[in-house]
Amino acid sequence: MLNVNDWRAAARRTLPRFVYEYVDGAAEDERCLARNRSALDAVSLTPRILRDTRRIDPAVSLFDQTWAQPFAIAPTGLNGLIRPGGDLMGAAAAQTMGVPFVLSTASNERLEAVREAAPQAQLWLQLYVMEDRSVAEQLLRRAKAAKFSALVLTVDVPVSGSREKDIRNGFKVPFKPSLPLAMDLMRHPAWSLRQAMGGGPKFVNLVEDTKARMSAQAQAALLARAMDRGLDWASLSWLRRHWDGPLLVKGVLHPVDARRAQQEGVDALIVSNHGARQLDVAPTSIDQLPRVVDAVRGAIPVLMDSGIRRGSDVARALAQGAHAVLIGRPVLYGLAVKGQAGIERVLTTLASELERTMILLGETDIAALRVSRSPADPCQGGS
Ligand SMILES: Cc1cc2nc3c(=O)[nH]c(=O)nc-3n(C[C@H](O)[C@H](O)[C@H](O)COP(=O)(O)O)c2cc1C
Ligand SMILES: O=C(O)C(=O)c1ccccc1
Repeated sequence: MLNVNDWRAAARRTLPRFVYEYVDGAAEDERCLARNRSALDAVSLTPRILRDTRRIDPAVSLFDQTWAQPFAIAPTGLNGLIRPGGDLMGAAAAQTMGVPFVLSTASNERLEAVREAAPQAQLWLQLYVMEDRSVAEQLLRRAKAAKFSALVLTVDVPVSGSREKDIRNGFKVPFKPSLPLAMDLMRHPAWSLRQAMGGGPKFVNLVEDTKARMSAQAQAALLARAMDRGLDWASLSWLRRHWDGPLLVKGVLHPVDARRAQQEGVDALIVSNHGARQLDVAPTSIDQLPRVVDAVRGAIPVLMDSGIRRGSDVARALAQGAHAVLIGRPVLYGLAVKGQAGIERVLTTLASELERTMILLGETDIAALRVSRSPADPCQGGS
C-alpha cells in the first residue's frame, strides 16, 4: 500500500460492488469526475533551489484552532455502510492525526456518540437542510452542546445528482433483496458478517433520543436527498439565529457567489463540486479556486475539495490559493480496508507526500506555499 490508488484497489476488493460504486461513483457520465483529475494534473509547480528545507512546518490554523496538516476529513454520508462505526473511527483517526473531522448530517451515528469516541478531536458538523427546518434547529442545538466547533452548510444538493450506478444497483431505502445483491454479499463475507453484527446502517444522527428511531419514510427521504429547495441567501439569517460559531458554505464554484457569501458574513468557503457527484457539467474546484480567492480578496479563508489523491495535489491546491483542503473518498478507502488504522495510514501517506513535495519545491511552510505562488506568476499555475 504505497499510495491512495493502492487503497482504492483494496477497497474495491473488500466492499460489495453496490457499496464500492456508491463511494466511487459520480453523476451521469462521470465527466466531471475525470475533469477533477485532469485539471489537477494540469497544474505544475516549479521548484525553487538552494533553500534550507531542514525544517518543514505543515501546520495551519483556522478559527483559532491549529491543524497538524493542511487537510481535514470531508463529510460523507452513510459511513456505517462502509464499516459499522465508520464515523467513530473517522473521528478517532482525526484526533490522532490532529486534523478536523466533518460529520455528515447523513451519518449513521449520533453526533453525541462521535464526540464520545473522540473527546479531544476538532469536530465540525455538516448540515443538510431538509424541508422540516426544525430538524436542523435541533441538530444545531445538540452540536453546540457536544462541542462541535464549526458548521459546514452544504449548498450543492438542492436535489441529488443522478448517480446512475446507484440507480442500477437499486441503492435506496427500502433496500429490495435481489439475486445479484445476494451474490454480491456472498462474495464479500467479511463485510456481510460485520454488517450483520452491527445490525445494518441506520440514519440516527437526526434522532435526538437514543431510543427513538427514524421512520423508514424519513430515512428514505434522507437517502433520496430530499432537501429544502427553498433554501436561499435569506436563509442564512435563519441559520445564524441557531448557530453562533464559525459558518462555512460548501459547494461554492462561482466567484460572484463567493463574494456574496463573504458579504453575508460567512466565515469561510469550501470550493467544491461535491466530488463530481452532483452537476456533471460543473467546473473543477482547482480551476475555480483562484477566481474565488480573487473574489473574496483575502477577507475569509477559502478551502477546497474534489479530486485530491496525493500530497502533491494538496500542494497544488495550496499554491492556487487554498488555505486547506478536504479529503473525501481516500478516507473511505482506508476505512473500508482497515478501519481507523486504515484512515490513519491514508492520511499519513498524504502527509508524507506533502512533506516531500514541499522539500522538493523549496517551501518550508504552508502560508509561504500559498502566498508566494500566485497563479499570476508566469512560472506557476495551470495549463
Ligand atoms: C460516499 C460519499 C458521500 C458523501 N456525502 C456527503 C454528505 O453527506 N455531505 C456533504 O456535504 N458532502 C458529501 N460528500 C462530498 C464530500 O464531502 C466531498 O465534497 C467530496 O467527496 C470531495 O471529493 P473527493 O472524494 O474526490 O475527495 C460525499 C462524498 C462521497 C464520496
Ligand atoms: O452521496 C452524497 O454525496 C451525499 O451527499 C449524501 C447525501 C445523503 C445521504 C447520503 C449521501
